[in-house]
Amino acid sequence: MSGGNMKRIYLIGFMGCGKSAIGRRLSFLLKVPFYDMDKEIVRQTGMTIPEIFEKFGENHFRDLETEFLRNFQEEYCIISTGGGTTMRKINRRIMRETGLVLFLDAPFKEIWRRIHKDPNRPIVRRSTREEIEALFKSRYPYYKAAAHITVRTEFRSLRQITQYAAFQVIRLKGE
Ligand SMILES: Nc1ncnc2c1ncn2[C@@H]1O[C@H](COP(=O)(O)OP(=O)(O)O)[C@@H](O)[C@H]1O
Ligand SMILES: O=C(O)C1=C[C@@H](OP(=O)(O)O)[C@@H](O)[C@H](O)C1
Ligand SMILES: [Mg+2]
Repeated sequence: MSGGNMKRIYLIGFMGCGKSAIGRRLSFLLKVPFYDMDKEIVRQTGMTIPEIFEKFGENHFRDLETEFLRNFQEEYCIISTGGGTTMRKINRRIMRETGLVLFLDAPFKEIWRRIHKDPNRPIVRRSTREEIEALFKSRYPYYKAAAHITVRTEFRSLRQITQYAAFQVIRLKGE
């Protein structure tokens, strides 16, 4: 496998694609520690994600994401990113240089079903379905380009996706 070292595993993709849920399960299966970037930011700031967006704005939240990636020290771990993390070039670079990047590719219809009622995602709260679909389409190429591996998740259970992701990780590390 060319480029980067393979110590960390980053899960990327749109809101609701399963990054947090798969990350936790993959961590059990591979026996490496799990970190959810959103949860780490909530813990470090003592504020919820909607509160950070309301009080300091989205740009500040983006800075906190980059700060997390720059400062995080743990070598062997699984990190679930937020849906917007992959949009910054510096974040893509850090992820690819420090680990293996897995894109969880889910269809928009399914994603919308999962996220549209969730009050903890401020971007969903303030937008229409059409706006979120446009965001999904605009972000898609960035996920594809940043990923070492794309995992198609449609019609697969969390358990099946976790097993498939683990298999791909082990295969690539062995190359
Ligand atoms: N393949 C799947 N099958 C069933 N439920 C899923 C699947 N992927 C994600 N979910 C569920 O969808 C919701 C959103 O997933 P989550 O892991 O929070 O997404 P993300 O962290 O990418 O925003 C959670 O309730 C999760 O359990
Ligand atoms: O897509 C985004 O811009 C965001 C995704 C969220 O994470 P999930 O992808 O885990 O929902 C969270 O970081 C924040 O609400 C912003
Ligand atoms: Mg998440």
